[in-house]
Amino acid sequence: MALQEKIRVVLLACGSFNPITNMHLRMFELARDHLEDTGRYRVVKGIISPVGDAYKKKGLIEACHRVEMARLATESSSWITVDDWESQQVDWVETAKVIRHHHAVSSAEVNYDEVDTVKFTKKRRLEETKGSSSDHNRLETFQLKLLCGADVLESFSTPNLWKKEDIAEIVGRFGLVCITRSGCDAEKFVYQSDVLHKYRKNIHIVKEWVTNEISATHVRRAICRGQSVRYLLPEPVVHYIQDQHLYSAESEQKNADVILAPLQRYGSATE
Ligand SMILES: Nc1ncnc2c1ncn2[C@@H]1O[C@H](COP(=O)(O)OP(=O)(O)OP(=O)(O)O)[C@@H](O)[C@H]1O
Ligand SMILES: NC(=O)c1ccc[n+]([C@@H]2O[C@H](COP(=O)(O)O)[C@@H](O)[C@H]2O)c1
Ligand SMILES: [Zn+2]
Repeated sequence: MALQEKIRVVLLACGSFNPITNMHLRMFELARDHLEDTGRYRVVKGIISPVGDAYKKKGLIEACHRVEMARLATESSSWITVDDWESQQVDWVETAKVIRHHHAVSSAEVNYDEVDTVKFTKKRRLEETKGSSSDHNRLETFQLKLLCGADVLESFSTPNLWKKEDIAEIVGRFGLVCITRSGCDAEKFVYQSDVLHKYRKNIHIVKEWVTNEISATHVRRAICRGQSVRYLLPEPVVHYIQDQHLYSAESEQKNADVILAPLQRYGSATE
């Protein structure tokens, strides 16, 4: 008989968060509902990891501000957190490496902090000794999954942006939760990719029925034009942007003549 205990899941979202929007926070809520609805998972934590300045995306303001805005945005959440490890690295860090880092940190937390996990681990050992479990997945106590929008999934096919082995590791070893975004057909994209199709059981596509077009690009544009962004962003983030005078025509020109870090790294490699 298979064990019935749920798999604990930590969701990790990597991105610019320039600035964090209500939609970024909604992604976590949508993903948690979807995973928990399956009856197989319990989502215990969400982590927002703003990318470092070395990513060199056009218009990317300093990580200290993006991290602070994410902190303000998540103050009201009991389970979504912000982690600045990635943003503090001098060089841009591949997402697979960021996932490995958080997998190591979170598995230590989940395994040592929670009493019922200890009980479960003991029970699992007992079941294993008895040789009674046939369902391999049910033996996992903890998983860390990458949470992203469908545009990031579709960016997997952009030349020189992602290493093939990183994609295979992300979907094969960890797993992906992908929120649909208008203009993207995530299901079709998975179907058309051999590696994604191979690991399709590790890819959860979450349909957002209340379609929401909020994007950080739209928010920055509105701010630059002096328009209101209230109710698109958490209120403390709106105030922080006003107080710190963030986002202007000038900041939008940051990195305008620089190549995005992954394109620089993989594009220059001779294969
Ligand atoms: N409206 C949305 N629907 C689904 N996913 C979203 C949405 N907005 C952002 N995301 C996801 O949030 C993560 C972080 O994205 P990012 O920081 O690039 O935000 P963004 O709004 O897409 O910003 P930008 O416009 O600067 O690209 C990515 O995985 C992205 O796909
Ligand atoms: N090869 C890679 O690991 C790779 C390539 C492109 C983007 N990314 C990540 O995806 C996220 C994309 O963010 P944006 O959608 O804001 O560009 C960032 O966290 C970035 O570091 C990773
Ligand atoms: Zn984006």
